[in-house]
Amino acid sequence: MLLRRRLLSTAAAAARGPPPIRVDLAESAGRGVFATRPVPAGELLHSAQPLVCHPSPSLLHEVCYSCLRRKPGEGRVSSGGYYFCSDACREQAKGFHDVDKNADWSSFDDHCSSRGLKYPYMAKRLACMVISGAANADCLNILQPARLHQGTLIEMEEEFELLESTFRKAGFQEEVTSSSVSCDASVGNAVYMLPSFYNHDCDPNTHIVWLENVDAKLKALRDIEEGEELRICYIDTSMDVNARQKILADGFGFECHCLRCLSGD
Ligand SMILES: C[S@@+](CC[C@H](N)C(=O)[O-])C[C@H]1O[C@@H](n2cnc3c(N)ncnc32)[C@H](O)[C@@H]1O
Repeated sequence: MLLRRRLLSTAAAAARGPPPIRVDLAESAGRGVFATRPVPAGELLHSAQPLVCHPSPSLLHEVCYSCLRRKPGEGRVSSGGYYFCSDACREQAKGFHDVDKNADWSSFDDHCSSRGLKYPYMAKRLACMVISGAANADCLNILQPARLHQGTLIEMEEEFELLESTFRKAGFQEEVTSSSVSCDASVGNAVYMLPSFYNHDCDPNTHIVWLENVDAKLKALRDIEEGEELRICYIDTSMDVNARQKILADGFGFECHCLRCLSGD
């Protein structure tokens, strides 16, 4: 059933042709994503599956360990207490779930929950995937920080040491490197490849939606012209200009010069 649905959606995507986007250099923001034809408001530009994801720690029993789909009314619970929405998701996660289950995460969990941290869980998931052989060690490079606030870097170092010591105590010898970068979702966190090329704008023309599970859908928020850069908003758009600038500088390492910020809105 799952395979049939996947084949049908692949066939539908092939019939639609390639997504109407290209990655190119953006003016003073590194690389960015641009429309290759006019895109009407509401059009689905493309979907993206994550490289790594993790449920919010408080929702581990409510959200699929593999694909972050919410548990409908009654769900199946694995022996470790985690929820899997299907046998396919359970099978897919088997190797790294076994690694995860074999370590004592209490210090790591206490540290993250006392500080409200979610992102270290993705470093943990990726490390479990590398140890189990589900991912190549090179993948850890995707979690390298860009230009982050010094305080954030020091905190990340601390969490990384905690991650390493947890694996060491569990008898895993593998070396892992540090974390960060992701997009927020109410049920968990994930890192994507293509969506990570989208630059930020406080008045974006594109947004990311999650409908059933962790698969991200990039949609046009308004009519977009051919050649126009597609930009999403990394943060809560309802904040005032000073709060937005502070979060973007501290958390993402850049000063926003979008039209909305320049107008002082
Ligand atoms: C998710 S990545 C976007 C892709 C990135 N431009 C690249 O070349 O890989 C986020 C980074 O892009 C840059 N960026 C995104 N939006 C920006 C903006 N509005 N102004 C300046 N830099 C921006 C910042 O360096 C930010 O940390």
